[in-house]
Amino acid sequence: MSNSLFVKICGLKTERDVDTAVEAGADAIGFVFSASPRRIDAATAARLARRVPEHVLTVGVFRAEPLDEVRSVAEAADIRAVQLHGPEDRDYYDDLAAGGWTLIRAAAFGDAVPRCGELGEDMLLVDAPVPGSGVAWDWTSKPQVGPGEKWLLAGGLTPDNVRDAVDATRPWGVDVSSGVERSRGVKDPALITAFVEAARARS
Ligand SMILES: O=C(O)c1ccccc1NCC(=O)[C@H](O)[C@H](O)COP(=O)(O)O
Repeated sequence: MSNSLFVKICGLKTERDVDTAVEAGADAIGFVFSASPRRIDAATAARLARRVPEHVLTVGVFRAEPLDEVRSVAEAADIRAVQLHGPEDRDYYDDLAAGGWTLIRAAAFGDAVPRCGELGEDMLLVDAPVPGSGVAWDWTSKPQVGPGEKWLLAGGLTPDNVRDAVDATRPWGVDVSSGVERSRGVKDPALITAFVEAARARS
């Protein structure tokens, strides 16, 4: 991982898009295993993950799946991190932490954004209410995330708005899916590259 802003590109489904994200300098890539136009199966993710160098984090994205299912998909896909969008509790997080996965907790922006680490998570993703929708929340209202916390800004980011969003909120990292797609579920390599560059551009 680089020392600059952490950048995660989510919802990758093809070798071309994985290679593009890695070459562009992404720190993490996400594979979606829940209902979504971006959903892939564990075998496909395992094949894609084999292309990813050690310094890039492979993340499995889940929404309110049973713990056994998450564990077995994450093992089969050979991914290193798990991102959770459901109402999972501390025991659920503890179980996955014991399995060695890096944990990303997703929370919708709102009045009660949790503190990073409350459930043992390594990173907090502050997202729009509907994940993967491409809809932005009001970044100018700044979420109540403590300084120095490992939190990722997500929700409606694009190559055109990511720099302003970072300047407004000063997150530890950013995450994008819809904003690097040419149509829903279909990534655009040029947008992936443009997003990583824009996210890290000096303001
Ligand atoms: O991407 C999805 O379809 C999805 C489905 C179910 C749970 C999570 C999902 N995505 C999670 C992500 O990490 C997205 O990158 C994040 O929500 C930002 O999405 P977008 O607003 O489209 O950039």
